[in-house]
Amino acid sequence: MTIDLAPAADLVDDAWEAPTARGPLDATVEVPGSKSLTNRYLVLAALADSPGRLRGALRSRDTLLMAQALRGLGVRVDDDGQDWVVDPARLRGPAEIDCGLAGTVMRFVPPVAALADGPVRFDGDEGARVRPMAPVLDALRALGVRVDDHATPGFLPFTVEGAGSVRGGEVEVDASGSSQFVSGLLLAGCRFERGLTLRHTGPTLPSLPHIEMTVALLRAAGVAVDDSTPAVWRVEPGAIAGRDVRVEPDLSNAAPFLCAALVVGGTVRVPGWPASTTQPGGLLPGILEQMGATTSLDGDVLTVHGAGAVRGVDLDLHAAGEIAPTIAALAALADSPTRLRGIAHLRGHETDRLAALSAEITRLGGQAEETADGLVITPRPLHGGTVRTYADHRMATAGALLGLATPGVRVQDVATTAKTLPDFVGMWEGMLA
Ligand SMILES: O=C(O)C1=C[C@@H](OP(=O)(O)O)[C@@H](O)[C@H](O)C1
Ligand SMILES: C=C(OP(=O)(O)O)C(=O)O
Repeated sequence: MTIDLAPAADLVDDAWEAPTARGPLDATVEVPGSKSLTNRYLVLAALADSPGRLRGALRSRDTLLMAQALRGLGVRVDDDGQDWVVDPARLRGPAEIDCGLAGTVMRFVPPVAALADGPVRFDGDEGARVRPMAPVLDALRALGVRVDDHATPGFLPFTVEGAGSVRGGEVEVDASGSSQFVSGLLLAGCRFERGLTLRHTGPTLPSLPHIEMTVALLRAAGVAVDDSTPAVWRVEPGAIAGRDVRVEPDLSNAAPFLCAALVVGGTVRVPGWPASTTQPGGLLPGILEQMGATTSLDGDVLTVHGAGAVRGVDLDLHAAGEIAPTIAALAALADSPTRLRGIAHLRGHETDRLAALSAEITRLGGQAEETADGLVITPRPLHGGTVRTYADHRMATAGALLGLATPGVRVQDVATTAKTLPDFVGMWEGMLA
């Protein structure tokens, strides 16, 4: 399959008709590799002291943009075969990096670019130019890197003036807007002369599992990381080992399929479910049980069974904001209200997700109000209509879920799912077949 690396389109006319379910589900859904793991493994492989291999890497817009970004810096990334092979090299500039709308590319690659021996210019989609970048750029400056963002301070586009090495040391970062500010700096930190000591200063810290994922992958590659003090991470200077790794399935991308079992009733199975994981999607079985599902893990197959009824919940999703759009759509189909808390930072995701979810649930006749840090969703009978997706893959999958139980729902620009799940439509229709 060819994946369009261009920005998502804004077409309402050729919207996809989201299928309604005809009867209880009985489906097994193979979910491709995790975006978050694939893009971390790629960065670590690019910074390693020997070649690396990724098995089960995700092939999607975000991961292809990451591969292309690293190639731009001189690294060989061969994604032709089943396995992706990465050959690290001396990082070079000048280079131009297209971040698309990928948070992982715009936050993980600048600290890598700082190690290159020339200027590296970053830009991305229109929607990427409003995603917060200042904490990363300010941290790089504090660590001795020159960054030019004078035209749009704190946002894309900007240039990292790579000087071949980074002094490193201690830095304070307010990561209340995104955990990716921390992850990006930690991933490259061991390649800084003094390593990195990063202290988070903000009032909240979203997506802690994603930071734990970063720490776990660094340690697995032989890097010494001390995370024994809450909100402080110390990465010792040293080498990263080139490794042969297998990427877990993307558990957040499994979410809409698993939720479908609750909405329609019946059973959805996802094979390859890890026994333990740092992916925030690992919280899904517990959340879905609260919302009325029964779940079981038999070997590596997660089974979710629903009776066609959904219970509303009061949930703090700050650890797993990524799955909030899916849970919000599920909540709009519940039999009682839901409150989602701890997700103010979703306003800086692919789009302002709190505004987008509120607007699109309301468009279909539902009720969803923004709060300071989340949403209150009061189920109402829904009707058909065209769900806007705002270039956001998870708005598209949320629209599909709403459409399962609501005839006449169309999803505008469903191709935006290519960001992390290019075959979403085929998989969704396959689940219903
Ligand atoms: O590090 C990562 O791979 C991610 C961290 C999270 O970002 P935020 O902390 O900005 O929510 C998550 O939402 C995103 O989809 C992926
Ligand atoms: C927030 C997300 O993506 P990104 O990595 O672009 O931040 C997401 O996939 O839900």
